[in-house]
Amino acid sequence: MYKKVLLKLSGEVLSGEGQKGFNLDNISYLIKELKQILEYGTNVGIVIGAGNLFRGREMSELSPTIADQIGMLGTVINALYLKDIFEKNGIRTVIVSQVTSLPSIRPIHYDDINLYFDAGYLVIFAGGTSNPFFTTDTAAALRAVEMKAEILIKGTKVPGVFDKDPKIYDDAKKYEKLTFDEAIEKNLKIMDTEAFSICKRYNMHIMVLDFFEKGNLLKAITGENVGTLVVPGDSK
Ligand SMILES: Nc1ncnc2c1ncn2[C@@H]1O[C@H](COP(=O)(O)OP(=O)(O)O)[C@@H](O)[C@H]1O
Ligand SMILES: O=c1ccn([C@@H]2O[C@H](COP(=O)(O)OP(=O)(O)O)[C@@H](O)[C@H]2O)c(=O)[nH]1
Repeated sequence: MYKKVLLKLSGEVLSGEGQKGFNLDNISYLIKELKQILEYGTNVGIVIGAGNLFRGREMSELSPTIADQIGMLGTVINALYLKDIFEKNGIRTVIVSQVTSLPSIRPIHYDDINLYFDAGYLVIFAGGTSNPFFTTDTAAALRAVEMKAEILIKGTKVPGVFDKDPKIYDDAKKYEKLTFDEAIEKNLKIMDTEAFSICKRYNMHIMVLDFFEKGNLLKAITGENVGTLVVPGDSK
């Protein structure tokens, strides 16, 4: 049973696959899945993406640095949206970020993160890494290490890590387990190399799972490998 986890959610978890904006059915599904693990007393940090609003790489008319800043602000919008909806559903939530000083957002202070968890809050880390040229996967790796999570869970729209993109190749094969070195060497694009190497350096295990499969999150928290585990050393 994991007691402290960092959950990385793609922005599309809020909109539905391939959609933009916010879909209330998706959000109420997210709340139900989250409540199941919060009931166990698990401390949850969330890094939210912004694929439902803006992805830097999709705005090719803009300079990458500007497009990425817009993308990072998208994660702040998602965090504010989630905080309010979570609280209306009884989930006490704090947003921390280094990229804005809005009234509902607190700066990241390491000393405070555990205080929030001890007081029963869910913590949303908004604003990515606060640097252009990165993604929220890399932010998730950093925040997982910073909050001393036991595992980084990446909730996405495919059921794990495959030998090639399963959305493109029908014959893609899923890994039950693989090492960070294998993921980096094989250039498996489910997460950035930067995210894998941070996790490798700090021994932060990753579980990649299909967030749209009901009950997966709870099973993951109880230690069941419902997707793919990415770990250091020998994957056998
Ligand atoms: N080797 C791979 N294994 C699994 N998924 C992969 C792989 N390579 C690319 N992908 C793609 O990565 C996507 C998951 O990444 P995610 O960060 O959740 O979404 P996005 O980057 O589209 O916002 C999946 O939709 C899948 O199509
Ligand atoms: O540290 C970061 C994190 C995110 N982004 C920008 O924010 C966008 C949204 O993040 P991401 O693509 O990771 O969202 P997801 O695909 O997970 O929804 C990215 O495309 C980047 O443009 C960035 O510049 N630096």
